[in-house]
Amino acid sequence: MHCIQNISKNIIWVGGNDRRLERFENMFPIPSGVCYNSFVIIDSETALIDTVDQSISRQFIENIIEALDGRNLDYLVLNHMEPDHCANIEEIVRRYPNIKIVGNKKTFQMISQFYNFDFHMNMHEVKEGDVLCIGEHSLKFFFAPMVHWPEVMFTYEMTEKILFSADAFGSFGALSGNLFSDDTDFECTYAEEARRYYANIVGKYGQQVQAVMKKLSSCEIKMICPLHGPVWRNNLSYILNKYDLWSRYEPEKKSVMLVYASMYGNTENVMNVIANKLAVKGVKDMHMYDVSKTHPSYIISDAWKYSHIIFASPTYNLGLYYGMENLMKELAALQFQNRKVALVGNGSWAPRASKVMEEIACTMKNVEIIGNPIEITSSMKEEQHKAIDEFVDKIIESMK
Ligand SMILES: Cc1cc2nc3c(=O)[nH]c(=O)nc-3n(C[C@H](O)[C@H](O)[C@H](O)COP(=O)(O)O)c2cc1C
Repeated sequence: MHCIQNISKNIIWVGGNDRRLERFENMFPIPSGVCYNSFVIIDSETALIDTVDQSISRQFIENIIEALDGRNLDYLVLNHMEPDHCANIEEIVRRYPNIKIVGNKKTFQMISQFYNFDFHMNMHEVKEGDVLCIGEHSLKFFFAPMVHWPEVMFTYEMTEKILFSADAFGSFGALSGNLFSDDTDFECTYAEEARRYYANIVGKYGQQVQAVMKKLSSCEIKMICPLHGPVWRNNLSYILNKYDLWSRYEPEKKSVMLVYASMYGNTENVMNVIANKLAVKGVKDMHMYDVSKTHPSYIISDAWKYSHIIFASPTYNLGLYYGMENLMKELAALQFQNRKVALVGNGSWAPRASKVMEEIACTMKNVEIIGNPIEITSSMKEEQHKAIDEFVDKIIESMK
């Protein structure tokens, strides 16, 4: 049975939700599910903006049929060729054989890479800034390479001033009927998941996000329709400002995130001592994570949030405990930058942890290491309180 909703008089949401999928991209846990947004525009001609994941194909096709109300489908605009948004291209072409697929050169290259059907008669290639008029609505195309794949483009509907923004401005989390962010308790329901989505999926491409935001700055935007998560029609500056901050790798919160690995609890114990001392000296709203307990995507999300991070790890086979190595290398791969970090290493016979953590941190741009690492030999000793007090003072000093 169809399940659609108008976002304006002639633009209809035809997307859907998946609450069964365990991991997005088979990597990121999504306890609140995910939604796939797609829209039909009804005008002299009709257009479908993006498709959805194969998991909800049946619902999607029923939605399109209902939204078209007997009309033919003239255009399929593909803003992003990732399979969770393109799984239905072939089915759409089979049902509407004269449809024009609107994409750029790279879009069509990706279609031929992913799929095995002949679409050449259906191609409608656009270039940066091209406008496609379908009646009262006109679609203008802005290329947004590497936000977050090379073929990505944004489609701007010029009459209603709606931006279809591909993966940008999106969030994990299924929709519970309320399509618009202002009809949800966004801060409570989606804000953390929007940052986790950004940091892990788009975070590497801050420069490219800045470039496309600059490109769009001359457009008046009344609504933003991302491919995942709620649609923005009110308080657009909230999400635009977040994207500006995140893509400049600026922290949201002046406080400390503490991240540790620990097999027998000794490194964990030192982190509790450090957090305790920081709290007594007035640092508020800290967050501590065990890398073995929490999926790295959550820690990476909070790394984007916090100004200061303390990493602590035991030595493992002359290297780092691999949960910590994985996390730090992933942060470096995501171009994580502009933070202050402090290190705690542990080892029982040939300590290497702090050295390896320092090497990885040094590959990150504009990441300052505060003071010298705290070195623990198996377990913290009473006489180390003084060194830890000094370590904590240096962190507090760096927060001023
Ligand atoms: C498999 C394994 C490999 C280890 N490799 C090293 C090592 O190469 N060098 C070292 O100094 N300690 C090594 N250790 C010891 C731990 O780093 C050390 O006991 C540490 O103090 C444990 O901290 P924790 O209590 O927080 O788990 C190893 C321990 C294990 C279990």
